Amino acid sequence: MITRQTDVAVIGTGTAGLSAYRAARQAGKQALLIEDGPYGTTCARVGCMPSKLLIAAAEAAHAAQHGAPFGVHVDGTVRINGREVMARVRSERDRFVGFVLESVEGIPAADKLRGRARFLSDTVLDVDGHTRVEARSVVIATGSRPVVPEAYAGLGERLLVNDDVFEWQDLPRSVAVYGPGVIGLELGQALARLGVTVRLFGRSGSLGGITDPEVAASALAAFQQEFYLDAKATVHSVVRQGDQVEIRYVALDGSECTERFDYVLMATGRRPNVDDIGLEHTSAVLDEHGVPLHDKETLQVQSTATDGTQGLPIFIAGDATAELSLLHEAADEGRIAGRNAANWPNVEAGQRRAGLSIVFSEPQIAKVGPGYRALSKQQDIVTGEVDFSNQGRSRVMLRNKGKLRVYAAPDSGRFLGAEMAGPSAEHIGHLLAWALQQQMTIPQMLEMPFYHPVVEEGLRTALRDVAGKLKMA
Ligand SMILES: Cc1cc2nc3c(=O)[nH]c(=O)nc-3n(C[C@H](O)[C@H](O)[C@H](O)COP(=O)(O)OP(=O)(O)OC[C@H]3O[C@@H](n4cnc5c(N)ncnc54)[C@H](O)[C@@H]3O)c2cc1C
Ligand SMILES: NC(=O)c1ccc[n+]([C@@H]2O[C@H](COP(=O)([O-])OP(=O)(O)OC[C@H]3O[C@@H](n4cnc5c(N)ncnc54)[C@H](O)[C@@H]3O)[C@@H](O)[C@H]2O)c1
Repeated sequence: MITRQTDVAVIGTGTAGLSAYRAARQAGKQALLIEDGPYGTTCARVGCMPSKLLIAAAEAAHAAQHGAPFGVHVDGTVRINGREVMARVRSERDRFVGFVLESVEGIPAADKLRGRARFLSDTVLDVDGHTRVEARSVVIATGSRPVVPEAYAGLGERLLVNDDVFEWQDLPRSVAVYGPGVIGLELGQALARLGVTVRLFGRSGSLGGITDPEVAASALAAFQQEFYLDAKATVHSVVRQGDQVEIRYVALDGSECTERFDYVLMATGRRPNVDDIGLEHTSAVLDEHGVPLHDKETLQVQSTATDGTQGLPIFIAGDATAELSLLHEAADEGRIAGRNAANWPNVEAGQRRAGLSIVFSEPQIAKVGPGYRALSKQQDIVTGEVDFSNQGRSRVMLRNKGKLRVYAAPDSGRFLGAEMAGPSAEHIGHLLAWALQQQMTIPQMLEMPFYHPVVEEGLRTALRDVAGKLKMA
């Protein structure tokens, strides 16, 4: 067993870990990156990038098949070559991963250690029994993994998670997707558009992280026009039958159905990788899911010690926090955690941005701020809305589906957030997140320019709606 000393030990070389490492080095400290899996990050290898590549192919297929209402006809069939689709997904994915690998290669060998890290105490780690790492502080940046309910274990290799999809050589004929959350919607709709028979089954009725019931209802209606989606499905049985999976379920029309699928894709949520890292040997306080309690602004883990004058030299960042599983949040949190770990015991609150999340389905989904459910629990809110069915530019493009709802404070007129399912949600979401971070009021937002004819005119309709209600309030 070798013993190594460092100022900051970072567990995990994903987006959060790399960002923490750089911040610690910039603060003038030694740092050691510990990784037991492949380098390349979840985002580039099996997350953001390959999923968007699959969606891009699906959009091309969809556009080729849906020109008729514009008078644009494809004579003959649109042929989707699954091998070519997957070859592009993999090769472009590899290109993105290649950039990450280059940056990891640029890190001095002495700052990298391979193996699985587990805490022996607050600042001592065991790495696969070959190295003992003694650090002044530690950053947990271990990411998350898909949750696979035990009940489905019998499906063997017919049971997939997102990682497996991006290794496919060809598209399968049929897939049952479990979980209409972000991953299930993005991948399920993309596969359906690429000609795969898809059934998307939910359990609780939730959809793509939307918490506003009106936005959720409009999104559900739009998705159901295009592919099979039951957000609150009754599934009687799921059994392996040879090379397929047989599912007995109650269809949306109430009939009993038995259908066979090539695969079941599990997209029922992700769990932070904090359950097997020896946290029981530290003085961290854990919540009921085993995640260390931590300060959201400093990312410092809370201690059980009662004297607690200096706070614990443990920090946490990225998906491991079990909060916002988003790339830009992982990068920000890594930076804050890395800097604070380097400067411990002097820790400072880092700058957090306005909340923004986007689902790259069609219609796209965007949430700005804490969302309707959380806001309406905290305070009185005034809402304004636009339905995109008759919004000018959206109708021109035949993308006139969905709804946007904006929320404001009745006393100050301050913009508090929004939820949307509709066209250009990725862009409107950004405008709204910037307005939120700038603490703008609804009247100030209406003073901004709106071009014609653009989807953003729909946003203006919603803002005018809420402005009128604010005046009455
Ligand atoms: C299919 C999919 C699509 C996504 N799309 C988007 C998107 O479009 N936009 C967006 O913002 N976000 C998206 N996300 C989320 C985003 O990918 C994650 O939030 C982000 O990658 C998290 O980064 P991280 O550094 O926390 O974790 P990771 O990148 O997973 O890094 C964690 C690292 O820690 C290592 N590790 C774990 N335990 C140990 C240990 N004990 N010892 C040593 N090493 C360890 C792991 O091997 C891993 O390399 C998507 C996720 C998925 C799955
Ligand atoms: N575009 C993006 O930014 C993007 C894309 C993909 C993933 N992500 C991140 O990854 C995280 C994880 O994504 P996810 O989709 O796995 O989780 P999720 O929490 O978004 O969705 C899980 C869904 O599965 C449902 N569910 C749970 N158990 C079920 C069961 N037994 N049967 C059927 N349905 C069940 C839940 O009700 C929920 O709708 C997201 O929260 C997001 O932060 C982001």
